[in-house]
Amino acid sequence: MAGMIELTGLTKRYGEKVAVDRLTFTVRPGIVTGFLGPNGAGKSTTMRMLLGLDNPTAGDVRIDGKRYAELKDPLKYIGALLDAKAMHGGRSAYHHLLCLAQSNGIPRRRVSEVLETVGLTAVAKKRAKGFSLGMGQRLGIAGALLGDPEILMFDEPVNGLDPEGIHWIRNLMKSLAGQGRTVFVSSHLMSEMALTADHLVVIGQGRLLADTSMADFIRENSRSYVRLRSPQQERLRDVLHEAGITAVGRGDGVLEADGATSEQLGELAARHQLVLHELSPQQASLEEAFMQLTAGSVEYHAHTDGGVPQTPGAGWGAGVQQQKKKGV
Ligand SMILES: Nc1ncnc2c1ncn2[C@@H]1O[C@H](COP(=O)(O)OP(=O)(O)OP(=O)(O)O)[C@@H](O)[C@H]1O
Repeated sequence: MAGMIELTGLTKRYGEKVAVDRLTFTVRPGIVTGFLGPNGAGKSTTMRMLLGLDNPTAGDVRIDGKRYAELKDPLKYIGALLDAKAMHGGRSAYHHLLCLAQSNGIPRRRVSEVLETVGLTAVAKKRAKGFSLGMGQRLGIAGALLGDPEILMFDEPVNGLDPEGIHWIRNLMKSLAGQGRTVFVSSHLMSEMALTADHLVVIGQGRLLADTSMADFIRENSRSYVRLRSPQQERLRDVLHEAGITAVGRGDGVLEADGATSEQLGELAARHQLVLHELSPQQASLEEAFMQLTAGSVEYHAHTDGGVPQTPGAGWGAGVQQQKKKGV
């Protein structure tokens, strides 16, 4: 299958530091795969090894069965945004892309096409040096798209962008995946991944912690409940209680009920002629799921070293690991 990225036991050590620790997973075409982990988890190092910018200490990463160095015209296989500032600022956006196209056997017409795609046509002749962070990101993405590759890889693409820019990047990633391409995107923001990714690879301290669909991840890690809002909150709570349903008050007439569907709750309220202003099933966000996992890590650490996590990253990773043992 075209557009596959396969990591097998991928490992990177810097002296004593193990930045990437025996990572084995596959990134598939047609979906957005989120690569999630806290700062310092090893995401950038993994992506650099994928592009042949760093050599693995052990293990292997292959693109359609080949190492990056073995790819003929690599920009036609894989386009990447690693560091948006890594360009010659004195050149215009057009010239920057033209140089990239000419040195990679890509036709000149692609330059105008990708400038159009990323919305930079109007500033194409301006020097990249004067670009805002958002424009720089767009130019970096234009470079990634230049070779019309099957695989797109973005390292923290929404960092520092305004809401309009974030929205644009999210839609772009989804539409690229919708075209059947492989989209591999890193983030340390769980909430961001929840909105964008179909599949999730989670790492912490260089190790694989989860490799799962987003829907399964949320289902297995988050609480679902039903939110009810009623001007008769006290009576509603009593009725739920009598039916053996736990409901917690959240103020403003809101109750959160566990262990019953919104259909069951709606029918129960109707039987007791209770007015409902809201009846909505809720699923905790990915962010909440991760907060739960982080909370679990404190307990986990108490078993091993008797203390709380030294860093958010350490706790976060350990928490997910603990969940993983339960079968994430
Ligand atoms: N060239 C290097 N020399 C020594 N240590 C390094 C080097 N590059 C990365 N590291 C270390 O490897 C670990 C993983 O770093 P990496 O940048 O890959 O993480 P990351 O998940 O991308 O984090 P961030 O979200 O902060 O970019 C970190 O502890 C980092 O300090």
